[in-house]
Amino acid sequence: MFVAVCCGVSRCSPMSLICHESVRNGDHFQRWAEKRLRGSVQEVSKSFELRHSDALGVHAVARSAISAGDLIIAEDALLRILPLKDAARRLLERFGDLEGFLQPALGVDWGSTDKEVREAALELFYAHPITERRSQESAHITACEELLQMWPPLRATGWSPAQLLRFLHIVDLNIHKDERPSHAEFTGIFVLGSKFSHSCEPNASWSFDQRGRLQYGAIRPIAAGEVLTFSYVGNGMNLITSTLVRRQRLATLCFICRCERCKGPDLARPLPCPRCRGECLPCYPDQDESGFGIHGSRCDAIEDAVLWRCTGCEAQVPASELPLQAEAELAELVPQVMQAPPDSASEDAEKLSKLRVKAAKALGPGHWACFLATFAWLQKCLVCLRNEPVITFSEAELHAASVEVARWLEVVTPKNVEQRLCALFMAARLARQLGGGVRSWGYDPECPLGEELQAATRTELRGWELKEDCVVGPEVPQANFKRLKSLPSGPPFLSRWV
Ligand SMILES: C[S@@+](CC[C@H](N)C(=O)[O-])C[C@H]1O[C@@H](n2cnc3c(N)ncnc32)[C@H](O)[C@@H]1O
Repeated sequence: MFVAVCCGVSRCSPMSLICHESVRNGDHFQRWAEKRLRGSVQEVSKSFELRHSDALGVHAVARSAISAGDLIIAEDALLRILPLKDAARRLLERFGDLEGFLQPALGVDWGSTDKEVREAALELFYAHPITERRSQESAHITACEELLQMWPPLRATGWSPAQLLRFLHIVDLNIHKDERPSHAEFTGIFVLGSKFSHSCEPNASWSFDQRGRLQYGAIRPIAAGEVLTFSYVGNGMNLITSTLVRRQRLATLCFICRCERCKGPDLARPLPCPRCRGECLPCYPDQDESGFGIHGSRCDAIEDAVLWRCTGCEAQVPASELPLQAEAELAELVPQVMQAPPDSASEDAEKLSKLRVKAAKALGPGHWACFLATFAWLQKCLVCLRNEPVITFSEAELHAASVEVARWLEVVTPKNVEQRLCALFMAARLARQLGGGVRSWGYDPECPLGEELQAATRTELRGWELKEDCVVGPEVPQANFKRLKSLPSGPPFLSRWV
């Protein structure tokens, strides 16, 4: 029976349909898949399996091809981590900075968990090896001892302080949490959902359904054998940044990303070559996680390139000869202005217009900060077009900027579907305001975004439609728009700059 499902693609563990034989405790995963997955495990395992590799640990892989928009898995939580009631919150106040880290210890309704669930919580999830360095964690162990003494339901688990600490580290790295208050009760840890890896060009994304079940869907076509991924740092413009900035963000989660985009050249960060008119790209040092401490700022442990290489004259250029100070300033300023609420759109469009010029001059038009300034400028202009009787920019400028954005995304991050769709939708809205159809705003609706767009409309961007030469979306009432921090009727990820 096992062979019938898996034949020709990979070898299952004898005890487990859902796991490749490389996974050590396949039977254990199988048991929880049977308990928590929606649908039969046999059905799910036609397109989904867990494997183990040295580079990624246990990770989810597509066993067969998956179409964009398809549901990959739907899973109930192993255990939920609920918002704290007042008594628990007061109790945690005494722990100062540790409060947030300790919160899950009191957020679980321990009385409703059995021994099997608690064992699975400690055994089936990833905890970074550095969290085993107990000597660095005496304050944490003491806090766990105190919590176990003070909170009888927690004490009833029978866990030692070290086991509780391991659980807290596990939650830290594996939690699925949707920041919307209406979804606060859905927060939890999920056995199979926790095995999706991170990628800076992900092929899947997750959401909770109305009952709080975790569901992963494909956001682009996925080939058999591909690692299943989502973005651990949100799907907004975080993924547009340089490899360095992404590494710094991911360092808070204790790992250095080894996705295909991070292994390749950092195309989002070209800087002008001081020797010729070409562009230099950074040569990052090979780095692993050994420099990370358990707590504190791990971002500081991330090393920037000392040498850069020009793609034109091939010179090796020391970092000291490049405009890194200007880069740091723009990398901070542009997202700040982009994030400002829409009621200052007109002033912000002015600011961004200046920042675009500054970034193009100091860093060159290919740098992500320059791209983002252009993208954000288009957003603000769209808001102005909708709301203001007089505008200070020309239609030709908007067209040119939209085409720039489309080309940049196509060349630098062709697989970042959500970001490309986001830009495409902005073009569609501009086209609706000013005419011309998306083609004249930089997008050919048939190729290659057409397919992605259709997939996205099937999943989270419901209501959008691809017409012959334009994209049309649902109108959002003006009242909603005033409450939104970002663009009206945009996909939700637009407002998530973390
Ligand atoms: C939530 S866990 C994923 C499951 C985990 N691989 C396991 O063995 O159970 C996150 C961890 O997986 C690894 N990981 C995920 N995505 C990665 C990536 N793109 N590059 C390197 N390691 C990754 C890192 O060790 C990270 O801390």
